[in-house]
Amino acid sequence: MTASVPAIDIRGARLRFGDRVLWSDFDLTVAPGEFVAVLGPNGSGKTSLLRTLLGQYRLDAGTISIDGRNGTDRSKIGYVPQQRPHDEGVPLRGRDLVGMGVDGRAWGVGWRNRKARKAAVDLAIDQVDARAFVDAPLGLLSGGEQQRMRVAQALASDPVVLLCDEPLLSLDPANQARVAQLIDRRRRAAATAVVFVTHEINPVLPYVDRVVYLVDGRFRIGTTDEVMNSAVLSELYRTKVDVLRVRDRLVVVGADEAACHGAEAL
Ligand SMILES: Nc1ncnc2c1ncn2[C@@H]1O[C@H](COP(=O)(O)OP(=O)(O)OP(=O)(O)O)[C@@H](O)[C@H]1O
Repeated sequence: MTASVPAIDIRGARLRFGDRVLWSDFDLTVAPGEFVAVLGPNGSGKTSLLRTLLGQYRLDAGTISIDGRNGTDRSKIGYVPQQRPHDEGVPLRGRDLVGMGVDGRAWGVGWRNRKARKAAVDLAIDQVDARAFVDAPLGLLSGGEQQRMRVAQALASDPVVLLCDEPLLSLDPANQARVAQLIDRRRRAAATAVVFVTHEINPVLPYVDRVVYLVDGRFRIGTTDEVMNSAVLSELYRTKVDVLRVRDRLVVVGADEAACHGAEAL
């Protein structure tokens, strides 16, 4: 049996802005279908990691390959940005947004077959269960519905890798759960690797295979149990941190900054 080609392979990576090194000697291999959560305090470099994968930031050292090929490859990556409301005056419908995701993939080629384009749009819409509101103006949709449209847009290009930058921010718990569930369903159905930046691990806790936790240039990568424990977080934060499991949630106690990073803090 041959091992599958990694969806993402980052080796010996270093990212630096001026004198500030965000991370170095960073190795991360993400398998097809794997769900990786990226956690850490404000400014620890989570978004910069996504931007590097998107090809917007250039590594100072090391390499990245996507789907077995050297370098980043935007055509194989779907990107879900932070939730922010669409302007009510924008005359776009959800279907138009998803269509833009489909056209992005076919850039330079063009959809000769309108039927195939429509099928790709409909498939992405179905993947986020959005038929009921896909023809309404985007500005009139709820935050959760808008975010589902953004997930559909990112999935429309049938990506190998799905990068999500705090897609649950400002959604209520029910919508957080819904969006997280839809992303999980897709990665299972299509073996799409997911890299999911989040301040709050609990909504994705059932789905996370591994955690990347960044703090001030230090990082730890491993399963949730390997990373989200008192010893590891105390070492990363260089202060006493306790991680408790309360029912099916993780609660981080003792690091002031932890209030808004990996889990709820007391
Ligand atoms: N293009 C850039 N030029 C210079 N510094 C940058 C640039 N992009 C990001 N930074 C700096 O790198 C650090 C990490 O930023 P980044 O946005 O990756 O953090 P983050 O962990 O995503 O934070 P947050 O949780 O607040 O979104 C910050 O101090 C930021 O100011």
